[in-house]
Amino acid sequence: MRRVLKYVLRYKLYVIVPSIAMVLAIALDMFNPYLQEIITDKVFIGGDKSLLWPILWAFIAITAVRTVLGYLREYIFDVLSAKISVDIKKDLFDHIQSLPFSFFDNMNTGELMSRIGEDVDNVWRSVSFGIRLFIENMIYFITASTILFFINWKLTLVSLLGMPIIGYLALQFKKKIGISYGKLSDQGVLMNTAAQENIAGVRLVKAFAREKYEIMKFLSLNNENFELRMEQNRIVAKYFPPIDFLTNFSIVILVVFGGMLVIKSSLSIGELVAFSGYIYMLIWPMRMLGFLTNLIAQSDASAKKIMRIMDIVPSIKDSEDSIRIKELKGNVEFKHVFFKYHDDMVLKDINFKVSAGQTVAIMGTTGSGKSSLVNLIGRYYDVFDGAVYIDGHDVRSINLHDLRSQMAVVQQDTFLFSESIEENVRFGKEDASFEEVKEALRLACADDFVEEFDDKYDTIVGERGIGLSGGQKQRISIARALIRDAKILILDDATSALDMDTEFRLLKNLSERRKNATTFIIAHRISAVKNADMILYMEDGRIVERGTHDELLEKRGRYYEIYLEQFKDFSDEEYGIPDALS
Ligand SMILES: Nc1ncnc2c1ncn2[C@@H]1O[C@H](COP(=O)(O)OP(=O)(O)OP(=O)(O)O)[C@@H](O)[C@H]1O
Repeated sequence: MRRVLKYVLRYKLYVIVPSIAMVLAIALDMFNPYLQEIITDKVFIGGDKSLLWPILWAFIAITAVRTVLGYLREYIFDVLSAKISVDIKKDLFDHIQSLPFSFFDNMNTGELMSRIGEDVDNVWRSVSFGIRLFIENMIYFITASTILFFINWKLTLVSLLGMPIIGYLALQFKKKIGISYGKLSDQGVLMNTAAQENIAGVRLVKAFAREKYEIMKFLSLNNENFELRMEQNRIVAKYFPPIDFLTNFSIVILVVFGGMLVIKSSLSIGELVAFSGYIYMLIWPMRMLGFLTNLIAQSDASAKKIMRIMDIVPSIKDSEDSIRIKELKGNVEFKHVFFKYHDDMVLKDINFKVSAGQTVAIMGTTGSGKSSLVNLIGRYYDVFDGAVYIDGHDVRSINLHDLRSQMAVVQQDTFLFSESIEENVRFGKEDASFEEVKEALRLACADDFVEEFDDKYDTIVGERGIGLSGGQKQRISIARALIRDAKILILDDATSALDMDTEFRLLKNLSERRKNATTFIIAHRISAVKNADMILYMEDGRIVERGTHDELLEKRGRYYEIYLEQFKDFSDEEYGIPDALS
C-alpha cells in the first residue's frame, strides 16, 4: 500500500483540497451536538425563545456548508482514485509489454486479466473509499473523544470501556478476513482462467463433446468459490455481532450513567444530549472499523499481487550502451550457441553464417529446436552460451526496438486481432496506405479470397482469426509480415496449412519481393525449402546436416530420405518441384 500511496502523492492538490474539505466538514459536525445542548438547556428547558431562530439558522447554515464540503470531498477523491486507477493500469500494462516471452510462458491469460481488472479495481476502491473513510473516522474518533473528556471525563471513560475490546476484535477480524481474501483472489484467478480458456477453446470443447466435463469443472470451481465466500460470511458472523453488541452497550452505559449524573445534577440534560451526539461520532467509526479494515485488507492483497508483477525485472532489455542501428543489412551469424528454457538444453552448439539477402531453410524433427533457434534472432529469448550476431554485432548489444522493428515474423501459432483484415495487415506497418495493404495481401496470395468477402478488406475477423480457414489466417499473417519490408524475415512453419499450389505461388511472390531480406523459412515440405541458399536439418537441438538442396541429396542422409518419402510417387519433371525461391 505504501507504493500505492506514491501514486496518490502524484496528485497532491487532489489530496490536499478534499482533505481540507474533509477536516472542515468534521469541524462543522462537531458544532451540531453543541448546538443541541444549547437549544435543549437554554431554549427548551430555560425558555429563552430569543435563541431559537439563531440556533436554527446556525443548524441550516452548517448543514448547507457541510453538504458543499461533502460533495467537494467525494467528487475530488473520486477523481483522484479514477486517475490512480488509470495510472496503475497504464504502468502495469506498459510493464507487461516490456516482459519477455519467458514471462508469458509461465503466466496464463486469466491471471493477467485478473491483475489488470479486478485487482486494480480493488486498489481503486480502497483509495476512493476505504482509506479516506478510515482517516475520516479516525479524526472523528479523536476529536469527539477529546470533546467528551472535556464535557465529563468520568462518563467518557465509562462509555469507552468496551472500545479496547472492539479494537482487538477489529484487528483479529482484519487478520482472518485478509487471509480469506487472499484465498478468494487466488481462486478467482482459477475461475477466470477456466472461463477464459473454455471460451477461447470452445470449438475444441464442442468438437470433443466435452461440454459436460467443462461444465463440471466450472461448477466445481464455482462451488469452491461459494465455500470461500461462506468462510468469509462465517468470519463476519463471528466478529460483527460482538462488535455491534459492544458499541450498542456503550449507549446503554451512557444512558444509565448519564441519567444518574443528570438526576444528581452533575450533568445538564443538554450536556447529556450533546454527549450522546458525540458518542455516536465514536461509535460509528468503531462499527466501521471492521468493514474498513476488511476493505483495506482486500486491496492490500490485490496491491501485493500487482506489485509482484511490477517487480519483475525484464530479463531481456536494452543494455545501457546499446547500439542504435537505423538500417540493418541482415547478415546473421550463430556462434557456438547453446540455449535452454529450464534445465534441458534445447539448442546445442549451433554454428552457421548467412549473408544479407540469403535464404536459410530449417527442417528437422518435431521438437528439434527450429522455433527456438529463430526466436534467438529477434532476442525473444537470450542465448545460454555463445552468441548470435547481426551485421557483426551481438544481438544483446543492439537496441531492441531497432532490432525488432526491422524484422518481420510469422509465428507458428497464427494470431489475428478482432479487427478488419485491413487493420490486421496494417499492424505490420502503421502508416501503410491501402494500396500497400492490398499489395501485401496479393503477395501473400490472400487477395482472391478477401475480395470474395462481402466487406472485402473491411471484413472483421474474430479473435484468433475465427471465421477464417487455417490457410486464410496464415496468408493474412504473412501479408502482415510482408508489408513491413523488413531486412530479416522469419516464417516459422507459416505455410503449413496451404496447399502445395498456393504455397508455391506464395513462395514465388516472396522470392520476387524479398530482394534484400535475409529469410528464414521453417518448413516440412521439400518444395518449400528446395531453393534456399542453405538448408539446415536439425535433430535433438543440433544441426545434423547442412547444405543446398543438391548437396544434401548427394549426401544421401536424412534430407535425402525425406525427399524420397515426399516425392516417391513423382519425378521432379512430373510434379515440377517449385522453383519458388530461385
Ligand atoms: N516456452 C517453452 N518452455 C519450455 N520448453 C519449451 C518451450 N518451447 C519449446 N520448448 C521445448 O524446447 C524444445 C524445442 O522446441 P521448439 O519449439 O524449438 O521445436 P521445433 O523444432 O520448432 O518443434 P516443432 O516442429 O514441433 O514446432 C522442445 O523439447 C520443446 O518441448
